[in-house]
Amino acid sequence: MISAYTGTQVRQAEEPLLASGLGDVLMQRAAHGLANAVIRERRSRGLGTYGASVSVLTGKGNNGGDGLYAASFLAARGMRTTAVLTGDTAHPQALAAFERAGGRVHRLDGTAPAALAAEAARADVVIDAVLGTGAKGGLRGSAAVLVAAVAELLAGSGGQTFVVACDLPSGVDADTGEVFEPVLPADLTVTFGGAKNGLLADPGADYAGRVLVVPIGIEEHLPQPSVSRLDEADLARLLPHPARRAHKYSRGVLGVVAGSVDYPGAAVLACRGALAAGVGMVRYLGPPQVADLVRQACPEVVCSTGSVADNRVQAWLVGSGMGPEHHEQLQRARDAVGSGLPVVADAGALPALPETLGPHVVLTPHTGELASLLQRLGRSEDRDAVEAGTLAAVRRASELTGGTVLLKGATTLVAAPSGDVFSQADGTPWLATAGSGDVLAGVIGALLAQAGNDVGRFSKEGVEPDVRWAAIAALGAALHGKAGRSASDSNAGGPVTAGGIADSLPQTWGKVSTLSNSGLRKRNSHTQPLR
Ligand SMILES: NC(=O)C1=CN([C@@H]2O[C@H](COP(=O)(O)OP(=O)(O)OC[C@H]3O[C@@H](n4cnc5c(N)ncnc54)[C@H](OP(=O)(O)O)[C@@H]3O)[C@@H](O)[C@H]2O)[C@@H](O)CC1
Ligand SMILES: [K+]
Repeated sequence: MISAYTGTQVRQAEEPLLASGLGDVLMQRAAHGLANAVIRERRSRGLGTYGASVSVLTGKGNNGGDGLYAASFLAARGMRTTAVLTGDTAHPQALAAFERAGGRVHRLDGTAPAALAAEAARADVVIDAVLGTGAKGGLRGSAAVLVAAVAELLAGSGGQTFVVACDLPSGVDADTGEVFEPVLPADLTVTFGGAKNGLLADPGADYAGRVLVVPIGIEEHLPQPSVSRLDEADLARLLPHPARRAHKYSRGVLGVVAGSVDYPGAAVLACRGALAAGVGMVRYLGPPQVADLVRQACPEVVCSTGSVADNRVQAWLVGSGMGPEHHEQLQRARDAVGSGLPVVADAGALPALPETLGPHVVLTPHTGELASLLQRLGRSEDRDAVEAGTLAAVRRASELTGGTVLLKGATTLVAAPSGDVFSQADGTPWLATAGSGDVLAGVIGALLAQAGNDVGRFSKEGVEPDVRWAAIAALGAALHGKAGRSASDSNAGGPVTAGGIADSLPQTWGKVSTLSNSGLRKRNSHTQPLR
């Protein structure tokens, strides 16, 4: 699990060590981590350090200090280092170390930013160390002009310069992921002690590149993370596996209320997603014409035109491919939510739900649908506001509805009403294709049916019972994203269709659950001595 924190949480964790006079030690550890990341990156591209150039855009606080120390370490490896000081002062010890190591210093004060930007953009490596967790708002004045100019030059340069953000890209809010332009997009962010929330939420994540967390010794003082990301090891532990004597009912039955005469394909894709995500059985409820299509595409699905109350299931999927005019389907969606069973509610069901929900109801809006949901709840956020602050918006929607809210996007965020958030970025932009969301709803529905009651599986991983619904949704998003990536990989990195995502789910599941499978094999191997 990758854990992320607010800037305040990280600063509080640093306090006991700062009080013991270890501030400089922490900074040197951070700087070592940054310098090593640069060296490793160059090595991985077959490039050395000797004679290569580094330019450090340096702020007046400790973030600038990290950058200057890192550049001193790189100078000791033979790199030609230049610092552009953007403030009237700079961290004194780090600046002294930098100058001792032979670094050249330019001061932005009094020099035309354009000339300094041109020099920085010619460097092999640019380190963005202007603002870190102590930032208030975005870059201002000549620092903003400098960074905008470097960003523009690099955008047109064909990507020869490697940009590393020190702790976080300057101008990205550490707590929320909001972006205050200009921001220099990084290829890599080396972040210290723990990831910052803003690196795992859009739009901040757009600027962070890859994120590397460097431990600096404050970790034991960090609180519970406010944002978490499931990694492959978590997936391996959390994905359910059928018991030896499982039958289709014990493995979980998902009821699907999706599709309409206008959008019948959504029902098919939701069912295909669910079937490919390990559920024991799918029951489909909907108009006869749609049920016929579902039967043809997925003969495994049991179709009926009956009511929610007539169907015994462990979880419901409602809403994909439904609109406000599909009254019978919407009534089924409301009945499903009224049943008290876990529900994934997508698309057309979102406007039809009661205002107050429980965390076992997982809503899956995209940004436009989330803005509409918030507006129905009396908030003023429009789509642009949601996109500018995805973390705050998804948390607010969860808090106001009491449901678990999954916001689909390049970074998918899932908020539990407790405020806990999961952030997954496993996919590829090719996943933005019609029907992809229907497959995702199917996957999440399948996982709710299989694992919704398995409180122990999640509490073993430190997930509170009411937060497990968000963890299940995050698991679904991760699986869906990886399946989409794998489908694209098998098309040599080309496009994928929603059906292609569903087709690649079983193999993706198999691959990511290898760890827990090998655990099972080990347990079964007790039988071997009997042979
Ligand atoms: N604590 C530690 O020992 C460790 C900390 N670490 C590192 O320290 C970083 C946090 O350092 P920090 O707290 O010094 O703040 P930082 O982000 O450098 O910038 C704030 C400075 O800039 C100024 N400023 C603020 N906003 C501004 C703006 N919009 N535009 C322009 N200027 C602005 C503000 O000055 P002010 O305006 O308040 O006078 C202040 O001086 C953290 O991200 C990590 O990299 C690691 O080394 C581990 C050990
Ligand atoms: K920075």
